[in-house]
Parts: sequence; structure tokens; C-alpha cells
Amino acid sequence: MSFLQGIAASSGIAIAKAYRLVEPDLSFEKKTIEKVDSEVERFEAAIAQSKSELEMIRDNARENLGADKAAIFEAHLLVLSDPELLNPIKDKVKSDKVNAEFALKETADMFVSMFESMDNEYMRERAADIRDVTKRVLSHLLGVKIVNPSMISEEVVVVAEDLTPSDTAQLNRQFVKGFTTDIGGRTSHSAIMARSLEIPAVVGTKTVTRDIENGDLVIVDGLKGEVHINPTPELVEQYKKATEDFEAQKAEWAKLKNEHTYSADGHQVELVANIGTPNDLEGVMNNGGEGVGLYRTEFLYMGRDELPTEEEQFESYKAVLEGLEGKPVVVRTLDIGGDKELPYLKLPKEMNPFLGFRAIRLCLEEKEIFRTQLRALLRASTYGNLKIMFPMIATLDEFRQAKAMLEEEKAKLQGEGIEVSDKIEVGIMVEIPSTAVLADQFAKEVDFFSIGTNDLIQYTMAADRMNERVSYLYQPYNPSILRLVKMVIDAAHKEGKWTGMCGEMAGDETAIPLLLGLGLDEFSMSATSILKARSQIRYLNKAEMEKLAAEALQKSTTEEVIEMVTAATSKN
Ligand SMILES: C=C(OP(=O)(O)O)C(=O)O
Ligand SMILES: [Mg+2]
Repeated sequence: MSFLQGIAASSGIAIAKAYRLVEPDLSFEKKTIEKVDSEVERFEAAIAQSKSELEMIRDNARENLGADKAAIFEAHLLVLSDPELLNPIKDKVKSDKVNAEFALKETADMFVSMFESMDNEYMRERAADIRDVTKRVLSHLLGVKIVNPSMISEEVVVVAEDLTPSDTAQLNRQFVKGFTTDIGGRTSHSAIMARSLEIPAVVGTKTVTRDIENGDLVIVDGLKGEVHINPTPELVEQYKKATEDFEAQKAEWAKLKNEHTYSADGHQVELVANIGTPNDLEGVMNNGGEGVGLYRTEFLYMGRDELPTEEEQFESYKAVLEGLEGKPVVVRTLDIGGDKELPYLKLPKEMNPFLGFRAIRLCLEEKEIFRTQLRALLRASTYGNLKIMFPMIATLDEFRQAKAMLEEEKAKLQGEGIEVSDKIEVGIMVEIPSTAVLADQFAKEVDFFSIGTNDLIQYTMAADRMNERVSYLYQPYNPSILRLVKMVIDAAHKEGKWTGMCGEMAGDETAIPLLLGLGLDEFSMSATSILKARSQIRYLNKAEMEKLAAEALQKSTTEEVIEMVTAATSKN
């Protein structure tokens, strides 16, 4: 038995066999082949195996994830039937007397670079398909297994170096009981998605892929951030008991599902949810969300081959607005970049993607992408209580440009006789220090702020939110962060505006007393954190928390703040 300490990314406990989701080794050597006909047969067999595997994956994806997610595998199947690709490979084996692996790779690489250099979106997408399919056929030639998260069909704990948001989206909750990774932090997007899928997760263990073999029994303790490998039967029993206790605790919290959120001395705040797709609505309702404080629309654009159309977006926004039945829904416009990539946009690789061409910066330049989203949002606005929020705003000019484009699209739609709500509030994420510092100026022009601490902390501390080696610098309770939060809340209140927080800090047990004391109006968090937070706030006295927060602002280190909050709140 062994043990690893990582970062608790999604609460709950999972006990199951390990399933390693790791990149396969597809290296090979060039060989001279005498029996070319049997080499061609070996190649054809690998194509046939790849086809039947892809058909299975496609059917599975169609059933569990929907037709749009399955379409990509359809495209892969087409590539596998294309004589223009297959014939040159077979010819090469015969004429050059080389092994099928070599002929495949050489020919595929030639097509990939040809298609990639074309000024044609469709052909560039085909290049990506060929690259994927080549990997699959190679794996069959080499007898190496390629794993696919959507194919998991028994109860497992997934073990991976990292999981991309689209890998995470393919995990089936029924079978994936938990996951654990080498890298990542609490605010990496795979961790955020794990929380919305309610899959217990421990990330940033550094070595889990080295320490766990397929089939090992694993305990993922998403409450403490611990991973136990091949535990003793006694430890398994202890964990089964802890799981029962956790379930009992959740049942207790569930009693607050239909309540509003008041502090012990009667101050009301709003507890709302962060969502990524309309599928998350059920979780918001089941967990007593009073609305949506952050709809991360970029997930609509991910895990597919091309941009979603205005109509597709309209349907998603409408579904969320209708599903929330008049409760507020803050929709954030496209925030692509950082760890959220869109391969089909073919953006150049950057040295510092978190500081690069992303979010509103991209939208203000790729105007058609942005305008399409704005139109879809405006058209959906009559179906509920919509608020629009722009991400990664660094300057007032960016906000003004984005708002002007919104106004232009609104006027155009109205000119076409399409109804648009006239009550849409327009706000910004405050996640860049320049904006927090200048919040008093922004507050004159925006309708609301939502503090994005996931990024605000990484930019203030200059510590990558994805990098577990600098995670000690990722300090939500650092007095510098608390002072920025205070500046933003005070600036908004001075102008009669409200401030929310949609970074993970808003649902953090140690941060909540301080945020209540600082006067935060809206707390937006993973849906699964809402009931616990509501239960906590009911025992907190706002007037006392104001004093606590004032004291925290005068501290000099994170540790001092944590100590003070723990001492003050442990009597509750
Ligand atoms: C909520 C935030 O946005 P995201 O996590 O999507 O960057 C944030 O930065 O705090
Ligand atoms: Mg952000």
C-alpha cells in the first residue's frame, strides 16, 4: 500500500480499480520488407480493426454525449475509407519495400502538411482528422492500445497525467467514480468540470501515473486531497464509513434546498451556480441554486470541429434561461485561451497563453465570432433574466468596444423586428489586477462586477493556476487579494451597483466569512458547494464578519489570516 498527497479538486470519495488514461508510445523504426504482399495485408487488417473500433466509439458517443460529439468519429471513418490516402500507402510499401508503419506515417504526414498550409478551413480540419486516424491505425499495427475516455464501461478511477476539459466532458459519471492526475490545480478547468459532474478528484499529485498500474485498487479522497494505492482492507472499511458520513452530511444540507440565504443576523446574499452547459441545470436546481452567476459559454465551442452556429447557440442560451424560470443568469461571452483551446481556430502557439491572445482580446478582433454570439444572446434574452458579462477586461476601452458592439447588434435585430429584452444588465469579470485597481472608474459604466479570483490570484501573485509546483503561491486569503476584493466591492457599492464572485474562492469555507464581511452580494460556485455554503452562512454574523474582514486586511501573511478566521469561526 502507498499514499500520495495531491490537491483536493472535487469533494467526495471514490474506491475503484485504476484505469490509466495515458498517451501510448507509438514509436517505431523503418524496416526493409521482402514479403510486401503480406505487409499490405497487415496494413489492411489494421484499417479494418480501426474502423470497427471507431464505429463502436461513435455509437457510444452518440448515445452518451449526443450526435454533435459523435460527428467527429464519423469524419474519422470517412478518412479510413478514402482511397486517395490508402492507395499511396500501399503503393509505397510495395515500391519502396518498407514496413506499413513507415509508409503510413510518411504518407499521412505529407497530406497533413499539405492540408494545413491551405487557406481553407475545411481542409485544415481534415488535416486534424488524418493525424488522429493515423495514430489509431499505428496503434493497431504496433499492437498498442489507445484509450478513449468515452469507452469506459466498468467502475474505475481514471489515472492520467492531465485531463483536458474535453476529456473530462467525455467521462461517464456512471462508470468513472473518481479521477486523479499528475498535474493541475483546484482551478484548472478539468477540476472545475469534475465538480460540476460531481466526480471526486485529486489533482497535482506529481507522480500518480508512475505509481499506479492498471487494475490497482485506488481510493481517491477528494475531501482531503489524498490518494491511497492498494489500501489495506481496514482502510477500505474506514473509507466506506467516511463515504456514509459524507452522504449523511449532504442529506442534512439538502434540507436548505428551497431556502434563501441569510446570515445569523438577517443579512441576505445570493448563492448561485457556475455552469458550463445546459446539462448542468439539473445540478443547479437539485442543489438549491438561486440562479446562475457564471455560464462559461466556451464549452459550447469545444469538443467539436467548427464554430457553433448562431442558431445552436441561441438554443443553448434559451434552454438555460427558460430552465432557470426567471432567476438571474449571468452569461459570460467566449473566454477561450489559457487551458481552454479551440484547435479549429488554428491560433499560433504562444509562449504565455494565459497572458496572450484570449477571451475579449480575441473577440474584439475576430468580430464575426463575437457578433454571432451577441446576436444569439440578444435573441434569447426574452426567455428569462439575462445578464451579459465580458471576460478578461483589462481596460475601459475594451469594455466600451464590447458594449458598443452589443448595442449595434441589438439595434440591428430590432431593425429586423426581432424582440430583445430591454432589461439586460451588462457587466464584466474582474480578473486582471489593473481592472480591480481601477474599479471606481469601471463602476461608473458597468452594471455589475463579478470577481474572477481564479485568474485574479494567478495574475496578482504571478503564479500559474495550472502549475502544482507554484501552487503554494496560489493564495486566496493573501491580504493583497483581500484588499483587491474590497476595492472592487466598495467601488461598486459607491455607484449603487452589485458585486459577485465567480472564482472558486466564492465557495471556499475559509473565504466565505471574509467575503460576507467585505460585503459581497452574490457568491457563484460549483452547484455542489451551494448547500454547504448556505448552511455555513446561516451561522455567521455579518456584523462580526465585517470586523473580522477589517482585521484580515491589516494582516501581513496568508497564514495569519487563516489562523484568525479559523479561531473566529470554530466556535460556530
Ligand atoms: C471564474 C473565472 O473564470 P475561469 O475560471 O473560466 O477563467 C476566474 O478566472 O475566476
Ligand atoms: Mg478567468
